[in-house]
Amino acid sequence: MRTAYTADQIRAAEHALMARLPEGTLMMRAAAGLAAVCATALGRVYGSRVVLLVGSGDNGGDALYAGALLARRGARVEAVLAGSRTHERGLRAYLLAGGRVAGGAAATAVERADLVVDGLVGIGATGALRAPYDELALAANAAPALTVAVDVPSGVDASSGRVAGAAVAAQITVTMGAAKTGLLVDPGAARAGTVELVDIGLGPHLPGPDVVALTGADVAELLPRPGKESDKYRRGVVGVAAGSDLYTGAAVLAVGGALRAGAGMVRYAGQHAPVTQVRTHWPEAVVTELSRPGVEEVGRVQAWVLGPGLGTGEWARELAASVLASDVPVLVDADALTLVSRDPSLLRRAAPVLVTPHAGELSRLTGAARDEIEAARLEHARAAAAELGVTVLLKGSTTLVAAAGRPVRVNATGTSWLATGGTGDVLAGVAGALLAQGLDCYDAASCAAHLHGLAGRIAAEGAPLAAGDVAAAVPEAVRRVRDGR
Ligand SMILES: NC(=O)C1=CN([C@@H]2O[C@H](COP(=O)(O)OP(=O)(O)OC[C@H]3O[C@@H](n4cnc5c(N)ncnc54)[C@H](OP(=O)(O)O)[C@@H]3O)[C@@H](O)[C@H]2O)[C@@H](O)CC1
Ligand SMILES: [K+]
Repeated sequence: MRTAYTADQIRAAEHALMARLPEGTLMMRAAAGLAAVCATALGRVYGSRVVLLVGSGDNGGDALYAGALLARRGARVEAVLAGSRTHERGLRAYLLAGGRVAGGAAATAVERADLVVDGLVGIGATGALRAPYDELALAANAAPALTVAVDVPSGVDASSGRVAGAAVAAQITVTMGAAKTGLLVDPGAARAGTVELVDIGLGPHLPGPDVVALTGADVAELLPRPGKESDKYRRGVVGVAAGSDLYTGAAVLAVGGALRAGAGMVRYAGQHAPVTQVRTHWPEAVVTELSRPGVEEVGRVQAWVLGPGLGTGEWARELAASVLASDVPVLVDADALTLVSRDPSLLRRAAPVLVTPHAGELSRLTGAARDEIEAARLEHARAAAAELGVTVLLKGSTTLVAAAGRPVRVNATGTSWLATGGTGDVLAGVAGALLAQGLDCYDAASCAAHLHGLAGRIAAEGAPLAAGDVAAAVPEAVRRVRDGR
């Protein structure tokens, strides 16, 4: 499991560790790790052109000490001193090692560099980058050089991933002691590039993580495995209440996702047109054509998937109320999210609820503006889980899973090819099947996001995909996770 922490958590751990060590030890460790990553990225250090963007704090100090190490190995290092002051000892060490301070236009130095080290600000930053840091960040982004960010890309809030103005877009981020939350959560994660962790001995002093990202091995551990005694009922029956005479495809895709994700059986319940479609596509599903909007006669299930393509009229509302009146976990997606945002009392039930909104749907649920949610995804996912008393899977380039009292789980297996119609319906089916197999909402949501993202990559292989391809690739995603590929 990858773990990440807020700036406050890191600072507290650093204080505890620093109290036991001679002054400057941590920065030396940090700088040595940073210089090693830079050297590897450069390939040949001798004669290479390195530009350090140096802010006024210890983040700049890290950059200067690393610059000194690179200068000693023959790199031509220039430092742009951007702050009102500069880390004194770091600067002294840097100058002694033969590093130079850039004179004239900083942008020119940056343009000619092979490698830019962003040491403007780290976990001590507050708010949007001020001048001249913002212009330097933009200059680094425009330059052809490789950019290595120190601790976090400057302009990315370390504790949330928020980007309030200009921000460095790094190819590599060398993070000290432990990853910061903002490196895993978008929009920050998209600026971090590859994250390299430098161990400075912080481990024993760290509290429980703020956010975590499951690896394939974690998912393999969590996924249910059919035992010898399993029959289709014991493996879990998932009910799908999705699709309508107007939108039939959503029903087909949600059932497809559920069938591929290991449920013992899938029961589909809906109107005439989607029933016909589901029967045609999935002879494996047990199908009930509803004569009225209620699922009481459908037969026992262990979890429901509710909402994709359901519509938002009276028929859909009554069907949603009937599903939510059941005593099993319910995944609420798409149109059902609109229905419950109109009538939040529908979410008051004893059995668990997993909601799977994108930012727009979450905005309808909570009343927060969509842009605000996009900018601060972590805060909004967390707040919605606490306020609504449900598990929230917030879709996006990094999908978040939030549940009260648990660290937020981040999923980064996805690909931008997944941003196409119907993939959400497949995800709902996959997560519903995992719920029916006994995973709780938090685990079902995070495993489903992982598998769905991986299935998207398998299906896409660098080319456009259709949602049905993603459902078809889910078994291969499970196989890869189980085989440790
Ligand atoms: N502690 C440790 O043991 C270790 C720490 N380590 C390293 O130290 C880093 C933290 O260092 P830090 O605390 O000095 O803060 P840091 O991020 O360099 O910047 C603070 C200064 O920036 C400024 N500033 C703030 N906001 C701004 C803005 N929006 N726009 C522009 N300027 C802004 C403001 O300065 P001012 O403007 O007031 O002059 C403020 O004082 C950490 O990320 C890691 O790299 C490692 O070596 C491992 C050991
Ligand atoms: K930085």
